[in-house]
Amino acid sequence: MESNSRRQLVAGNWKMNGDKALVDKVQKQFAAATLNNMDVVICPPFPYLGLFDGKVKLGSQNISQFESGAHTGEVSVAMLKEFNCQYVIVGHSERRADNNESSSLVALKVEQVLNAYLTPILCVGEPEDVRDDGTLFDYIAAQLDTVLLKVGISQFADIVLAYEPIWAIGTGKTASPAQAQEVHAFIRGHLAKQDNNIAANIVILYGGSVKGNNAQELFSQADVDGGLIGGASLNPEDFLSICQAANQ
Ligand SMILES: O=C[C@H](O)COP(=O)(O)O
Repeated sequence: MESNSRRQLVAGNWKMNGDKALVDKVQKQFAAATLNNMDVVICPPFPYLGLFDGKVKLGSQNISQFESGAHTGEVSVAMLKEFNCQYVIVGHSERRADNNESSSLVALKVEQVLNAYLTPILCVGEPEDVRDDGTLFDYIAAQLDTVLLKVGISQFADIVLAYEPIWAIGTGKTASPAQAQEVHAFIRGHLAKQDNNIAANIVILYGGSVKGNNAQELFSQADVDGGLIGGASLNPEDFLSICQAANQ
């Protein structure tokens, strides 16, 4: 694999959790922290985006596939930009499940985010039965290929990927560092079939029960470039210790 300039990134996905008090706590915590070797992104629910004061990078948890118009309840990329959002989580397994988001819809959303020059955090990952029946790599490849077909490999230079095995999300059942590394290496190899340089430089996060006590081992794997953190991002002390693990 080619040399790379990847920088570790940790994104906290609050999901439908948190409140104004958590916004204040997180801002205080990160204003006082020195994290020079990595990037931190907080992805709170939409209503809280406007409460952040610019000390941490912001991401949203979803976006409309449409640019604007009569789409009740949707939020556009242009609106996110007004709130200094730089990242957008797309294709999280909870949205794929709760809202029937297909890979084709996910691809449209990725395109929308890229067109606005924001960074999609594109999530892929398998349910437990897929891992058990041995079709894990086909499953992940298919999720990637739908987006590749829509936007093309060159656009992957501006995408962050997140591998989130569904069986590890919110379950306390983390993928082992070796399991995470195996899939991350597969993803990088899959992209390398189309472009070596983009594959070597794309940031691939791991998500699924990352905590302060397992982050360092996961993040030290060769193809793991940080994490997408759910539950632990709701506790500023735990989240900071995960970020410190990425900062090393
Ligand atoms: O987006 C974050 C992931 O779904 C991981 O969630 P978790 O850290 O609560 O397992």
